[in-house]
Amino acid sequence: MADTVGKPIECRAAVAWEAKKPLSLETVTVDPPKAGEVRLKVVATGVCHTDAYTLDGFDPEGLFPVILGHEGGGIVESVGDGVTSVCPGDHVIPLYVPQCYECKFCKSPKTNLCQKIRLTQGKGVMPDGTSRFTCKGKQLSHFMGTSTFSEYTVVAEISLCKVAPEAPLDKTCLLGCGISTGYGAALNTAKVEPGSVCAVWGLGAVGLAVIMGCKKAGASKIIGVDINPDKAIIASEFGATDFVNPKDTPDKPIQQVIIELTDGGCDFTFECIGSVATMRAALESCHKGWGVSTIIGVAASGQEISTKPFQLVTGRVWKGTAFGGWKSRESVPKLVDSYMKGELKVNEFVSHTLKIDEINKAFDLMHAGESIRSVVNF
Ligand SMILES: NC(=O)C1=CN([C@@H]2O[C@H](COP(=O)(O)OP(=O)(O)OC[C@H]3O[C@@H](n4cnc5c(N)ncnc54)[C@H](OP(=O)(O)O)[C@@H]3O)[C@@H](O)[C@H]2O)C=CC1
Ligand SMILES: N[C@@H](CCC(=O)N[C@@H](CSC=O)C(=O)NCC(=O)O)C(=O)O
Ligand SMILES: [Zn+2]
Ligand SMILES: [Zn+2]
Repeated sequence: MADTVGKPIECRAAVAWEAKKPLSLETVTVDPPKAGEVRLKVVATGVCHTDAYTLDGFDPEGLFPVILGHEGGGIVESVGDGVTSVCPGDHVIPLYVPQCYECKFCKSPKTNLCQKIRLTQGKGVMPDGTSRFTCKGKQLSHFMGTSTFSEYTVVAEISLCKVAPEAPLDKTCLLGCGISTGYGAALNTAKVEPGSVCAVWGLGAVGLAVIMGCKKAGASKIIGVDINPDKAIIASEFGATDFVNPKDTPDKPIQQVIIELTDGGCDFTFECIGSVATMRAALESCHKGWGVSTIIGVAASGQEISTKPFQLVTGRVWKGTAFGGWKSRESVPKLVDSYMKGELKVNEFVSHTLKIDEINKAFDLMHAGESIRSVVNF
């Protein structure tokens, strides 16, 4: 048993003291897990656009000071009373969409959105209403129930899954959000069909994972859409058959470009940016009668989507997805196994590997369009 069990741990964490300011590397105190909770040592964490969106103050639920991060991989250090599904030493991935197996949502095959702890998660606290983090005498908020930008974090047992110990956590951490989300959006939410024509807006980790899912489903044409011309090559490596840069046709709406390229529009489109303008473009690029557009990008607080209702009257369908529709605890271990068998790309998403004291560089690279995913190691 580790000599830290039952005691507070002092460790390094990247703290967001306020919106729009770089993260600050601090020594924080992480209290022991209470009943139904698990404390883990975070080995590595990806940096997702949602972390940047929240740091920039765009999340209506955003709280400061906070420890961000939701794409982590770690090893269980200790468990609270009543925890049965993991034990110290287990390799685990934190899950911002939990799975309690008991709530109405978990019992329904129609959704993955377990609501057991959603209210407290949105308020930046553990299910008992308190935080496990303090720094300089101040309480810090948790983020998405995971807070992986800390060397140690505490999560609810239902927000954690055990994964194969031989899988490298500095890669499989990305299955905690971006890759699983995009891949599942194509396979679970849109249910892309063999031979279909697809278009994907925004070729970061999420968009590339959508392309990977469309390819897996047997799509015949997969159009990557991005304003960054550097994304064309990498998109083709993930399975895109075409690349369109809206900046190349400034006088033509992108929906018109896509409709002309596809004999009337796409069977499936995906928005992986978080812009309401591209959400509209993706919907309006769908084929009349049956095209399905799936929103994955998270738009800033106060933004609203719009289109002419006739777009829907004439058969286009607007959908959305969180965590790619995966029921998290049962699915993520299987995704890790698929990766280990070579059936799912993961390493290919890691464009940069950084140390924790370089974490702000991960945000800079993302904003400059230079990274796919930065993985930060502790
Ligand atoms: N629903 C869910 O469960 C989840 C949602 N998300 C959300 O998905 C979105 C994508 O996340 P992530 O892949 O990490 O983000 P990235 O920033 O890595 O990728 C976004 C991509 O979109 C490109 N882009 C920006 N504006 C446009 C535009 N107008 N037209 C075409 N391309 C554009 C960017 O180009 P450039 O390279 O030039 O910046 C970049 O390549 C975010 O909104 C994120 O919050 C993420 C995970 C889960
Ligand atoms: N807090 C925001 C919601 C942000 C959001 O949409 N989060 C996504 C995951 S984005 C991951 O990178 C999500 O799954 N949401 C499900 C949920 O229950 O929040 C807000 O207040 O709108
Ligand atoms: Zn994410
Ligand atoms: Zn549940």
